[in-house]
Amino acid sequence: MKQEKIDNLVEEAINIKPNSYSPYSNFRVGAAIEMNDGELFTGVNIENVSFGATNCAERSAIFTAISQGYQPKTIKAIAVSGDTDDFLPPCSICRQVMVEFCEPETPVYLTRKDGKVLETSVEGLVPFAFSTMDM
Ligand SMILES: O=c1ccn([C@H]2C[C@H](O)[C@@H](CO)O2)c(=O)[nH]1
Ligand SMILES: [Zn+2]
Repeated sequence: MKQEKIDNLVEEAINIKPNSYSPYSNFRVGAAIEMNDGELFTGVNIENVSFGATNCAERSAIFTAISQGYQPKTIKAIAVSGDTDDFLPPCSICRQVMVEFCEPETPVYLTRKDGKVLETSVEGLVPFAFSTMDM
């Protein structure tokens, strides 16, 4: 993906982060996804006093896109932003959701608080994934 597009997606993930509802962990996360048609969606982590009801930023963004009518495999790229010293790794639940809705080669950009960006992919995050192909 073009550097300018990556920078923009990362910026969207950073800018949405203040909307995080995370009173229990105080750990704010923002995510942004670009669709194949250029549309952007963002998401934040949304916690709950019943902790298991928490939704991560990545899933919030993906589920928003799907709720708007996008089909699986129409996501072009994902960016995730936390305020972490190291690159923030998406949790395994989000990784499995990425497997469902992205292509294996869909790029995932992970950021850390010094502003550096690491590019990986859905396949990089989930090797040997269980997917619809296995059903
Ligand atoms: O990649 C990640 C990792 C964690 N969280 C959220 C879940 C919870 O609200 C908080 C602490 O785990 O951060 C995300 O949104 N994305
Ligand atoms: Zn997650």
